[in-house]
Amino acid sequence: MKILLVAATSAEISILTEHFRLAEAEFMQTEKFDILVTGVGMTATAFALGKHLTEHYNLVLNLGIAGSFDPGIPLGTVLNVTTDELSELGAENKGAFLSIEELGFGKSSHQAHNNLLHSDLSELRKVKGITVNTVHGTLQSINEIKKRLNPVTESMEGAAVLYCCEKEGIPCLQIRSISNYVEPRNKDSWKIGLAIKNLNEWAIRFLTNT
Ligand SMILES: O=C(O)c1cccc(C(=O)CC[C@H]2O[C@@H](n3cnc4c(=O)[nH]cnc43)[C@H](O)[C@@H]2O)c1
Repeated sequence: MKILLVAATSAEISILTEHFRLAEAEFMQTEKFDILVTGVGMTATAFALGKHLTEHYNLVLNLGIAGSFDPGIPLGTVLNVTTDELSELGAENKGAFLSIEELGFGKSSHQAHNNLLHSDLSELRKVKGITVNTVHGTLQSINEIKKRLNPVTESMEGAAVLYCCEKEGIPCLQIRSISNYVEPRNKDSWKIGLAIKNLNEWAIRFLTNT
């Protein structure tokens, strides 16, 4: 099984690259897995995957940190984001939002298709995420998106990875560790170090056991 591991920033997978003694680069190759560091956001992610995603890979593993809409999920929790929605793709219509489905131009919701029965996966809660260009940071926009889509996580790349994998028919897994709650912006309360540590420990186990 050859895996393409995809992350937005090298910082999010730094413990893993150190563990496997890899010299940091945008694209790293090993016998069992390759690593692609795309840059933050959907455009950078789709561009990088457009260049590197081939049938050569049996699985794409998207790793990253994320925000949680659910205050009951402890920071540092690692989650399996199985459904991810391009929540901003659509049109405003007199105070309401029309999705890309309603406009008749495609679909906004994407699935992480795979048939993995891996023991390291069974411990993770499966959740629904949204992917955004603008991180939610006001009570009004947070309440609106909760009411419209009721997501658990928010990232800036997830749905783009799932979209590319769906298009190429390549199995996919999105694993995210919660670094912060989606709330009026307060970066001081983010626990990025804890989220990266837990994410990387999970990924090292998964890559070692696969
Ligand atoms: O400040 C740092 O030390 C630092 C280290 C590593 C990564 C970061 C990032 O800010 C990564 C951006 C990355 O994080 C995802 N993310 C995290 N929380 C949220 C959120 O609440 N809403 C949307 N995206 C979030 C996102 O996928 C970015 O790619 C900083």
